[in-house]
Order: sequence, then C-alpha cells, then structure tokens
Amino acid sequence: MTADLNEDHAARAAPPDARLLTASSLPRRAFHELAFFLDLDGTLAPIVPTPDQARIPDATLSLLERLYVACAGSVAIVSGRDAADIDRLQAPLSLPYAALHGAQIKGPAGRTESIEVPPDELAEIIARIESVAGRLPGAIVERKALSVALHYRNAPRHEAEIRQLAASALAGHGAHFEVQEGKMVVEIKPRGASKGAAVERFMRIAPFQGRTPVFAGDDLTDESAFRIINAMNGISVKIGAGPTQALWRLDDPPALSAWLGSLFQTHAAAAAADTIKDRK
Ligand SMILES: O=P(O)(O)OC[C@H]1O[C@H](O[C@H]2O[C@H](CO)[C@@H](O)[C@H](O)[C@H]2O)[C@H](O)[C@@H](O)[C@@H]1O
Repeated sequence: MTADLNEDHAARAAPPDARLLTASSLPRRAFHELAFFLDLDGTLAPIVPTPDQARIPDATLSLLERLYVACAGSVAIVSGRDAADIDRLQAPLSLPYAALHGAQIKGPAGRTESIEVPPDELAEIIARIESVAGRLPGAIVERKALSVALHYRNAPRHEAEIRQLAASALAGHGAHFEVQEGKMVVEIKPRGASKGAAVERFMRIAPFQGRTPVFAGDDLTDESAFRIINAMNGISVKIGAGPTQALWRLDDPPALSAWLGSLFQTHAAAAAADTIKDRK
C-alpha cells in the first residue's frame, strides 16, 4: 500500500465530525493575520465531466483578486493540476501556486521550485498507460509535466481495469513515483509530493509566514494539507461530503465563495462600528 492509499484509509477512518462553517463560526480575524490556500478542482472550480471543461467562475476570480489585495498577497492555489493549467484557469490573475500535488511551487516572487523525476521513467509510465487506455472507451489520459492522470468519470465500468493499469504502470518505478487516488481518477505522481509539504513550504516564506493558514479542499490529495493546517492551529475546510481530517465543512464551491464573501462583509461591518465608536 502506498503512502497516499494510507492517507485515503486515514481519511475514511476519521470520524465525520467536521462542523459546518458559517459566517459566524470563527472569531473575527483581520485579513493581514490570515493566509489562504485553495484547492482548484472541486473547490474553486465545480467538478465537470472532463478536465478541459473546468472553469473558475468569474465571480470567484474577482473574489480571489479582492482577497489577494486584502491579504497583501497571502493567497495561493494548491492543486493537482499541471502548472500550465493553473496559469490558464486562474487568468487574468497570477496567484502563487503549488502544482502537481505539491511537486512544483511557484512562489510569491515568481520563483519556481520542483521535485525532479527521471524523464525516461515518466515516458515509460505514460507509454504503458496510453497503450492500454486507448482500448477503454471513455477513459481519459491527462499528461502532465511530472505525472499522469487516468480518468474514469466517463468510463466507470472500467474503474477496476484502470486502477490495475495504474498499478502495473508503476511497477519498477516505485522509487520515484507513487499512486494518488482522486475523484474518479488515479494518478501517478512524483514520490513524496504532497500538498501538506507545499503548504509548509509557503508558510516558511513571506508574506505567508506568521499568519494563520486557511486551507479549503475537496479530495483525498487535500487530506495531507488538512493535517498540517490542523497542526498549525489553522482553519481546515473540507468542501463537500465524505470523511475527512478537516475541522470544518462547506457544501460546495459556491458555499466557499459565499463564506469568503462573508469575511469581507464582517470586516466592513466591524470597520463601520469602529468608526461610529470613534465619533462618540
Ligand atoms: O487538486 P485539484 O486542483 O483538486 O486537482 C485534482 C485533479 O483535478 C482534476 O480532475 C478532477 O476534476 C475534473 C474536472 O472537474 C474531473 O473531470 C475529474 O473527474 C476530477 O478527478 C484534474 O484533471 C487532475 O489533473 C487533478 O489532479
């Protein structure tokens, strides 16, 4: 069993005790005290039938821009997607991000960091997967810079074969790669890449350092980040149903947008109250 499958087990074993997050659940904190880490698919962008149909709604992009300004740059996307996809999906914004489940990081000053994997091994894995997936109607192979995802959302009857294919493609490459399960997808990613490690990395650098981290995510890959966030006394938010290590829960991407919007309303109301107090 790989580390990530263990994470899967840990998530399933956790009691379903994440509490519903509302506008008044948390003590009020100023934006300059907070750092936001947001997953992409299923969190900022609703889940859709194929990866290339995914979009971050314009209203969410506007909210992210306001948040970025309010937090003086302490907002990052933390995704399993390829860097090029994150650039495309967040345009016209250019928030810092972790791509490929944390294997690559683009920091606040645009500096990039990356895990390295042997390119010939990745090419072998992809060739093996593509040679079989082509015979499974509906299966989608998503090639990424350091990994490959095998989607079965449109080929649910082939789930078992697809999982088996990922396991067999990994054989002989386990020193550098590992399996990452996700929503109707099985991926082969660089060994050791994790969203938790990416969040820890961001939290060691300005402007994130010293703030209370907030992480929202919907999938198994987000569980490593929830654990790190909890250990940092941060705010971990699971989007959607399912067992989780997160302490808070929101129903879906629109609920996350509404909660982020409510932070601005609370902030504005508090500022107005302070002004009235000052005048008295
Ligand atoms: O960490 P994330 O930003 O959530 O990325 C996880 C994977 O998301 C994408 O796949 C998922 O979303 C697709 C679009 O909604 C959906 O069709 C698919 O079934 C989901 O698994 C993306 O394609 C992957 O590369 C990401 O790793």
